Amino acid sequence: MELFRPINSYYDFENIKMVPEGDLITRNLSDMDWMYQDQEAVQELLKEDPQIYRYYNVDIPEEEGHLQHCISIINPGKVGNEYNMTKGHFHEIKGTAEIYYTIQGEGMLFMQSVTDGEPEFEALEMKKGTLSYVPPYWAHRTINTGEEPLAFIGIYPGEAGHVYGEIEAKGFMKLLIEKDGEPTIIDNPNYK
Ligand SMILES: O=P(O)(O)OC[C@H]1O[C@](O)(CO)[C@@H](O)[C@@H]1O
Ligand SMILES: [Fe+2]
Repeated sequence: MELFRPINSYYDFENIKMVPEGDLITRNLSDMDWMYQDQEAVQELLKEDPQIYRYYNVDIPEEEGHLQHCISIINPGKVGNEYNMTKGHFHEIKGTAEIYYTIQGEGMLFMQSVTDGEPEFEALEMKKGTLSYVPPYWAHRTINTGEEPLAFIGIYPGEAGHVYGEIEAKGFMKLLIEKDGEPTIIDNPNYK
């Protein structure tokens, strides 16, 4: 058996990045433009196509026994009145969990369960120091409600994998919008 060697990664708070970068994945508005409600705002913003979020994946084998881990950064901002957010996903192996540890900024973690019947919804607050548990069988999306980048560490089983199809097609049951200056959870009128 070939041993995988221990490795360190660092979060550079000043430059808001992981060092070394590992596998850097960036998502701009054009990668998820249909996921926002206000399509007029989307069209306007697409002229610049801002980066919504990025994540730095440490290069770990996608195998049972390993722990995938990454640092994700969601830029502050809104599309219309909806806050910047990740696409959201289920794990390919749905019975795998994930831990998020917030290291900077503030936001919310939206979760939606996979069930035989009606899916259920949960939301947790994220702020510096929050350790959040995403149990098995919950899709997850993170949202930046603050003025600064929202940065968090994600740790999940090596074999978990990601599946986007269902969330891409159906969306989440709830949306997080700014209303009277406050983050407010509302029903998603377009949830299918
Ligand atoms: O996969 P999405 O929905 O684009 O969001 C990325 C998030 O999911 C993770 O892949 C972890 O599950 C993180 O790297 C990141 O925070
Ligand atoms: Fe995940």
